[in-house]
Amino acid sequence: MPHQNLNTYICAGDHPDITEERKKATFNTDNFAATLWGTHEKLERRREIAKYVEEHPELHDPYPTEFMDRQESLENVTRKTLLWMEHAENAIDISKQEEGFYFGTLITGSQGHPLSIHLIMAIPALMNNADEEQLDEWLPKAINREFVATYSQTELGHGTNLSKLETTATYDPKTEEWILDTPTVTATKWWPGNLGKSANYTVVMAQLITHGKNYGAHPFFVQVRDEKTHQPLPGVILGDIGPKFGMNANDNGFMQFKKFRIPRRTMLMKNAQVLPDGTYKPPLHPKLGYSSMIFVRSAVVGLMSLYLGQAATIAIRYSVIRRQGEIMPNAGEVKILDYQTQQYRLIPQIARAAAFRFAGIFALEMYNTVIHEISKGNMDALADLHALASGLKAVATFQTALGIEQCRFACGGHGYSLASGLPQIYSVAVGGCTYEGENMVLLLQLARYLRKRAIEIKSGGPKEKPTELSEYLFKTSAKHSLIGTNVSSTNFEHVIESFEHVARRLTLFAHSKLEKLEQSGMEHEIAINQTAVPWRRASHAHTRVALTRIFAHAVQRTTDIAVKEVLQDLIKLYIYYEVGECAAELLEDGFADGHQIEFAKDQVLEVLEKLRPNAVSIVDSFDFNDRELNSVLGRRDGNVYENLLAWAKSSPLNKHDVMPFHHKYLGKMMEDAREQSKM
Ligand SMILES: CCCCC/C=C\C/C=C\C/C=C\C/C=C\C/C=C\C=C\C(=O)SCCNC(=O)CCNC(=O)[C@H](O)C(C)(C)COP(=O)(O)OP(=O)(O)OC[C@H]1O[C@@H](n2cnc3c(N)ncnc32)[C@H](O)[C@@H]1OP(=O)(O)O
Ligand SMILES: Cc1cc2nc3c(=O)[nH]c(=O)nc-3n(C[C@H](O)[C@H](O)[C@H](O)COP(=O)(O)OP(=O)(O)OC[C@H]3O[C@@H](n4cnc5c(N)ncnc54)[C@H](O)[C@@H]3O)c2cc1C
Repeated sequence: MPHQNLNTYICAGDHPDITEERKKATFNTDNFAATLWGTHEKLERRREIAKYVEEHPELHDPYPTEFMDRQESLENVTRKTLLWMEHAENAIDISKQEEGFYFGTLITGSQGHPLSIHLIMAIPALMNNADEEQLDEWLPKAINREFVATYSQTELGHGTNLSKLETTATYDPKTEEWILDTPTVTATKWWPGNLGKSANYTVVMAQLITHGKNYGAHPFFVQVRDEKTHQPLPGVILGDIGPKFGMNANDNGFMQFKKFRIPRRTMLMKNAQVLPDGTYKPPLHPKLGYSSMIFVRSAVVGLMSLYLGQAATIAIRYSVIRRQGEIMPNAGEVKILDYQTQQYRLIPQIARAAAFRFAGIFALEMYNTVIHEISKGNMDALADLHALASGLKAVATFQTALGIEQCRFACGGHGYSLASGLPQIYSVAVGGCTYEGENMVLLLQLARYLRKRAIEIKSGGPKEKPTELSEYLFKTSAKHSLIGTNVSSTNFEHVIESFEHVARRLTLFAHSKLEKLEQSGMEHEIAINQTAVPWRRASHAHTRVALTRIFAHAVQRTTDIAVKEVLQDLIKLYIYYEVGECAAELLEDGFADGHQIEFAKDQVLEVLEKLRPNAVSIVDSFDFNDRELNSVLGRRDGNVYENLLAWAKSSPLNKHDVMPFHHKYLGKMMEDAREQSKM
């Protein structure tokens, strides 16, 4: 097997078709990349880190991971994870999270690694839930990787409904211990990343029972394997849950406790406490224990921008070297990106990736601000953060999954091959629709927030100063949408105001439906369920407003004129494409008319044509390198065909011209048939 990354097989200079595209750019790709990644310095650091990885072959895969079985994958990624940590001091500034994340991604790839949940969830969960003494004891060890931890919440029988988790932690004041127990099969912990084989410690969410009373799910920090032998401790049963749709380099696990005793102070006591005599002290806010979930939900929005941006990069680069069919008879085969349908499929994905990039930054900044306020005892903004992170996570993951599939379809047959990298990106990204709060459930959480705003609107106004992204709910709309009446290529305020109208109307509509059901005598909870679909629509509409407002602010702040122009084209595409997405909702109360929807559709086609010459340069500006993309179709140099052939030749099946079992089955079948026909 060649000791090469699959993207570096054959490099014979850039494909002329892709070079031709790059020459058409109306802006400087480095300036655009710096806008997306923060600053020129940050961009330069990315490139230095990528160069470092290229120059160290021990950080590469011995052969394409697509050809590895699961055990090989786990071993390969575990080996590389250790090297990631060893090389970190030389390659990156370890105090900068984004450098660590990028360096790790370049080395470990996208399918998970043994420290995934340790870094993403276990450390944030300790930081949000451990008291100072506990933090002093565990955090340095966690950062130093003296143990590998994970986050065990979901069970076989319950994931969403945390109140019905079945794992129990019963306090025994005589020994000052907790007794962890898995009372039923459905109480088995199921899914925690890295729990199967890699982790030896875990945060466990369990029903806290003291003096016979159940106080609900609380976090505990539990050692589950021996630190020397790595065997599961007596009283703990552990295993891997088996292959999944994606992320198969991650050992998602299962776990059962058999009356397993742990010390009182393994309960994470920053928020709630249990005293030695078993007295329970409640937290300042009942949902403080859920903050690490909000962290990941916020981070996932930015992560989706990466996945969608990568898929769009692959599909757009491929679409300018792939020639298929003619537009003008006998004028020669065209690049498939010249088809309007191909542009309509692909270029909106770039616009969405940009929107999620800015929303991801916004969500994490808001998370940090709110957590800082909480540390000072101010819980006011927790509900706003939970609502926004829930909506953004749900919409970004869903649209990313759909968008990546569009990119894959748009690559025709080659998109179906793992050599394209697209199935791998899809299988990882689509997991985001489920993990960290199933999307529909999160939209319904946002709906709870909108319901409260609806009640406030009905009773005259907000109880407290609304957030920047929810104050529109308290305003009144114009009588008719202004879409198409105030045409300016840079100001979309009138379109965003139309989205605000839709979100406000759908919120009030769901609320009035709910009220009517309740007035007819229906119980509140039943009426909530009977109005869940309208509430989901309202949540989606509210999130659309947030995404467009955040995107518009980011474009306004851009200083490079040429980059700003492209961003204005992208936001125009994003916004008018969204008009198409919510056309029914704009039309159904007569707020907009058919001409306005038609106008928006024309704007989409017009701006697609304008963006077409810049398409390759825009995806180049995402600055993904070939190692990250892991795609033969998305190679920066465009040399796709010879490398597809080289990739196929490196398949283990092609080690043999004749399969060792050939003569036992097919060979014998044909020989027998030939013999028989002679008789
Ligand atoms: C080197 C450094 C690395 C850095 C890394 C950087 C980036 C990494 C980026 C991304 C991650 C990458 C990859 C991820 C890969 C793989 C996945 C990894 C991990 C996955 C982990 C998990 O999935 S963990 C399990 C997650 N599980 C869930 O999310 C369960 C979902 N369920 C719930 O959240 C809740 O049960 C519920 C919200 C659905 C309902 O809860 P319940 O208690 O029943 O509440 P109610 O509905 O009754 O509501 C009560 C009130 O509480 C409010 N509320 C609910 N949740 C919260 C919250 N989190 N915060 C604040 N408030 C909350 C709710 O609004 C109600 O309020 P009101 O009564 O006022 O309306
Ligand atoms: C790749 C991956 C990694 C994961 N990693 C971890 C991990 O590290 N740690 C961990 O603890 N867990 C992890 N999970 C589990 C994950 O958090 C849960 O799968 C998720 O929270 C959804 O819960 P569930 O599977 O019970 O789905 P369910 O809640 O059973 O959902 C099934 C369906 O029911 C619907 N539904 C459920 N409740 C409601 C409701 N109240 N109203 C309306 N509809 C509802 C949902 O919308 C969905 O359509 C992971 C999952 C995946 C896929």
